[in-house]
Amino acid sequence: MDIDSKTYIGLPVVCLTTFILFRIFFDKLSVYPGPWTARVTKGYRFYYDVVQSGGLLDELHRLHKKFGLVVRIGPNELHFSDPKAFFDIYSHSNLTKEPTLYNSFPFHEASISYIDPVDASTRRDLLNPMFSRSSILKLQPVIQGKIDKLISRISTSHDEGNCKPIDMHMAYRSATMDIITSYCFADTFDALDAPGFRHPILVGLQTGVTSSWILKYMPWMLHAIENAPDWMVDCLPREHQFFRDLRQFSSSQIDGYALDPTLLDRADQPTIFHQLMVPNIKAQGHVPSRRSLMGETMALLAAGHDTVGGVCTVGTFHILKNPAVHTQLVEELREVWPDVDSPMGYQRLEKLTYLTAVVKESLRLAHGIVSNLPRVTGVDMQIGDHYVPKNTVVSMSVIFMHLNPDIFPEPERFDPDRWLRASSERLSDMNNNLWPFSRGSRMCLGITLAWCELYLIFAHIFRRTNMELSNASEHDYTTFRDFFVPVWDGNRLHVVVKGVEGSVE
Ligand code: HEM
Repeated sequence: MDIDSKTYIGLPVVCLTTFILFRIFFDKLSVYPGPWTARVTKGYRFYYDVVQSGGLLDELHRLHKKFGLVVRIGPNELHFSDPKAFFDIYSHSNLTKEPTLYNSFPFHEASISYIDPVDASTRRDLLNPMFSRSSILKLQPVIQGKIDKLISRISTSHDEGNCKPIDMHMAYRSATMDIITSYCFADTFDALDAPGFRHPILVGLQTGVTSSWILKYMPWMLHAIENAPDWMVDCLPREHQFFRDLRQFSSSQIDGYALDPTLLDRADQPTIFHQLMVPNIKAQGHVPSRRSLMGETMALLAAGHDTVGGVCTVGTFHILKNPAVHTQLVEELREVWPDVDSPMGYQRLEKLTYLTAVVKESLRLAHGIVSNLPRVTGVDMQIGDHYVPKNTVVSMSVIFMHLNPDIFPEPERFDPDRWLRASSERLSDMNNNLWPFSRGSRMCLGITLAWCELYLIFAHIFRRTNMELSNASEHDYTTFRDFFVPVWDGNRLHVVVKGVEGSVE
């Protein structure tokens, strides 16, 4: 071998070795423990996200057990499992969203994906009035209408006498999708009318979520999917056409409003798009661009349906699995609401102590969004007990709060009573560690809508229907994979409806 070919092979090897050693021993995060592969390459995360199919959280559990409260999970990324760190990461204004994740969503120029805090707060200021308590109280008839329709659909399975198991996983998501589309446009694609609650868009969204991580690593794919010609999408199986279908529904709504702005005034109720499309003083008289309106629609529909639907699904499973919980919940509801045909609204329901404990416990075990939501430090700062340099990606999945045995003893147990029998000190500890909606300036915009939907859905379902689990196993809703939202292992929630009380339309 002559000198040139030795150099040709040797130089890259020396550079690579130096780079690896630098990353492991000398760079700004070298003091933090973690697997050496994670210190060197983002491939470590790719492996758990994509190859292990949403397996990162299991790995994080293992790492924290081995290394303690902070671990290095990427060349420039730390993950914490310390409640103090959660407050620091998600409450401080000098951390911003990490773009790689948020740019991989089809939510262009939308509330959830804005990185620049000024853009985010401008959009929030514009949307906030639609998510205030008084707006949500006015929205109740719309929410109630969709719940009535859900119960009516459920009751037909009972009337037909065949007691066919109902897929509540899809039924709840159909109701929550119809609620949020109605609030956006005063129109829906009628997910609740689909046979078996299997509207192709919803089925597609459920299937699509498990391949979504790839977009984070190959962002060009999002562009390709968004711009795929119709003839190509038409060749795909029906459930893989959902993305095009959802975009078509959204763009026809937006274009309809743009062509005929009087449509906005003709809706029976205020709509989010009325708020967005009428030049608004809060947005300095600007109307968001069409791209931004599309992005916002996709964000609101996605964020508004699967989260609430997921909490209802997980809560219903646990309630039906625990006869004592089920009985106590129904007794409380019967006591305050003896005549089931009389109206029952959010403001009365939120005062019920057992129902409140059931909703909180459902939020705790369903989590909402399980991923470690990444933020970038804008300055050198203290996170938990650790010094973290500027421009580091930091995160903490909320599951490390919700499943922390020091805060919630026997954390895997669905136990609404923990919220009722706790000492005031423990209660405030639990409340201070329940953050399904995250916190700080980027916390959930739809939190008030979500609480309202959860109270109304749980109360109406459990007061007006008598249902039992069908084909459930001990292991359902115990383990999940992380696809931003949890995708649960085991059987999906199916119920058999034994009876419906009161009149249904
Ligand atoms: C139980 C139900 C819900 C849960 C657990 C939940 C949870 C969350 C969480 C954890 C975030 C922070 C995400 C991040 O930092 O990237 C978030 C953001 C957001 N959520 Fe929700 N959410 C729920 C329901 C809703 C509903 C009904 C809407 C209404 C459309 C909604 C709209 C949003 C929006 C627009 C954001 C982005 C806020 C921002 O980045 O400034 N969510 N949600």
